[in-house]
Amino acid sequence: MILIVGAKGMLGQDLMALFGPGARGVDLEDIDITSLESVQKVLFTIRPRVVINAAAYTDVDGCETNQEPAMQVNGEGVAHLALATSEIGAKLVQVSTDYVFDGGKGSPYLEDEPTAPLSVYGESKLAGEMNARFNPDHVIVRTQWLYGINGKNFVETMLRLATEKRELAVVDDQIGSPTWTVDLALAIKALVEKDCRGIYHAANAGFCSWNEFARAIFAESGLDVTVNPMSTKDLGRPAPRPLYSTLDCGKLTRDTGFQPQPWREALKHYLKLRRL
Ligand SMILES: NC(=O)C1=CN([C@@H]2O[C@H](COP(=O)(O)OP(=O)(O)OC[C@H]3O[C@@H](n4cnc5c(N)ncnc54)[C@H](OP(=O)(O)O)[C@@H]3O)[C@@H](O)[C@H]2O)C=CC1
Ligand SMILES: Cc1cn([C@H]2C[C@H](O)[C@@H](COP(=O)(O)OP(=O)(O)O[C@H]3O[C@@H](C)C(=O)[C@@H](O)[C@H]3O)O2)c(=O)[nH]c1=O
Repeated sequence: MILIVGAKGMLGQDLMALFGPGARGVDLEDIDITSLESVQKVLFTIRPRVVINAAAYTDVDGCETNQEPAMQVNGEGVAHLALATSEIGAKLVQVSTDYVFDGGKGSPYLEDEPTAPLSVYGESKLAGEMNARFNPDHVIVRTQWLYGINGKNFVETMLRLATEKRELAVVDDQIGSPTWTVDLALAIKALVEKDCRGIYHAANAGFCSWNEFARAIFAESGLDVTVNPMSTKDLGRPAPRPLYSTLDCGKLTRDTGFQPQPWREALKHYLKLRRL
């Protein structure tokens, strides 16, 4: 049995759909990962062979003002899952983020390169990575710029804004790889099936800026919206973001044979599915 924690989240729901009857899902109403007692109670009862943690505090700007809850969920919560999974001999799959890097390298990051988070969210997720190691049988899957049918995300924000405005300003100095949660779920399944351990990067192939991504969303949707360039500095959001946080996913493909599709193909597929 595979247990998906955070099963009602954006990624969690796609993981549930992909794993099907082989998986059980729990979310906040069943488990609070900030409590070791709650985690042990659920894991000792279900006794899964693999736990995939898709639960997190994902409001990047909110983390800046809510440091304690962010650290409790993204950091300590993972320690509880790592301890409880090691106690029952289960594997822990921990989902992490490109925001553990500072984005200053200028070329795609490899798994073993030094981390240097800029934001509280990034720091809390890095603490989660460290804590996952309490269970030697762990996989850390770093991903980025997620969108999926069941959550708040950039694609849905852009499509909503397009119903209100004909012109938008979107940052053009942050570069990354927009990633469809379905492709990430497939990567995670491949890692579980091959019983991989350690850190892996998993994102759709290729890269762009948020500004280019917004243009692609409107072009592929046949919407006539002008997307003006803007700098991250001028946008002035509370949390600093890495400027170049593309992830090198070669290790994922070498070890599992799984190659995520190019980001624009994934976007087209997603937009087609959400129209159905
Ligand atoms: N979204 C993105 O762009 C990216 C996300 N990631 C990572 O991917 C993973 C999945 O992200 P995403 O699907 O966007 O997350 P969501 O925010 O959509 O879902 C997270 C889920 O976790 C639940 N949750 C929150 N706190 C707890 C808790 N204490 N105990 C149990 N469950 C809890 C939430 O419940 P509730 O909604 O009720 O609070 C929610 O259902 C996370 O690890 C995230 O850090 C990595 C890179 C990019
Ligand atoms: C809505 C909007 C956003 N933006 C910018 C702000 C931000 O830099 C970028 C994307 O906005 P978001 O709020 O979706 O971005 P953000 O919350 O930073 O997304 C991150 O989430 C966490 C959970 C991760 O782990 C990261 O990989 C990344 O996906 O676009 C504009 O420039 N104009 C706009 O109108």
